[in-house]
Amino acid sequence: MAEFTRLQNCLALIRLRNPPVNAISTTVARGIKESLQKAITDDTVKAIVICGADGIFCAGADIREFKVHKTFDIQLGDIVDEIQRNKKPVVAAIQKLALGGGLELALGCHYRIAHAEAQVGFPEVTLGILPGARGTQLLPRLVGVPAALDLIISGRHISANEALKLGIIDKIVNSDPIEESIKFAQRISGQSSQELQMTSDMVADKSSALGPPKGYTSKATIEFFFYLTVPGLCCGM
Ligand SMILES: CCC/C=C/C(=O)SCCNC(=O)CCNC(=O)[C@H](O)C(C)(C)COP(=O)([O-])OP(=O)([O-])OC[C@H]1O[C@@H](n2cnc3c(N)ncnc32)[C@H](O)[C@@H]1OP(=O)([O-])[O-]
Repeated sequence: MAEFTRLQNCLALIRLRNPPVNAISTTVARGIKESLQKAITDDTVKAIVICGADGIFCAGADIREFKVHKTFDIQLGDIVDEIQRNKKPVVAAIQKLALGGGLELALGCHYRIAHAEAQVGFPEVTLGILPGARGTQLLPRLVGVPAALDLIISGRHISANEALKLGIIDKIVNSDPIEESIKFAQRISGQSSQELQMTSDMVADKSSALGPPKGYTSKATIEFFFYLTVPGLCCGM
């Protein structure tokens, strides 16, 4: 599930809870969606923080459901779109791990604050799939195409430090990233809507060189990854 808490100072906290690694199950996805709706429609909420329970952000889709259905029937991309459409700033507080769909959820947020020992990555390739919830669009916007390709096709986890250098994470902290994210959200929620608009315009300008911000993985990209990841098919290249 995802717990919604209305904090003091005009903030809302959405906490993913699905032991042991807060994986995104159908129930968790529904909880995030409903919590976001509550936060967005409440005029007294000025900023939102998303975090995980028990010291871990999220290890991606719940592979227990994948084993049963052989596919992920979770519309996480719609949730990411909703966060991006929303004018209220959303901060991801990354403790320990943000993998797969968990990283896509964090990339959808406007800011990411991680613990120094956290790790992030896209392990989808190890399950024979690609990030399908906007990760293939959002990651290259932040780190450029070569670095994004490397992370997506290797499936490797990287440290918070490397993620900070690449631009995936905005800030790393040695203290509790949830507390830090709440403080940060409080600070930016005090900014005028004009200042926030200027910041989001600057982000949009920076990423516009990579084309339109939304969309699904193109057929060409899928074919490209397919050739790169299926042994034997690369021979003719
Ligand atoms: C939504 C849109 C589409 C998105 C797709 C994706 O995200 S694809 C990417 C999907 N994500 C992945 O492919 C990540 C795969 N997972 C990993 O790489 C590692 O397990 C780890 C790095 C998360 C933790 O390593 P570690 O050495 O610290 O610990 P450990 O390995 O011993 O695991 C501890 C416990 O956690 C359990 N559990 C773990 N992950 C999941 C999960 N996703 N789900 C459910 N459960 C999960 C694991 O079964 C075990 O349970 P047990 O036996 O105690 O009842």
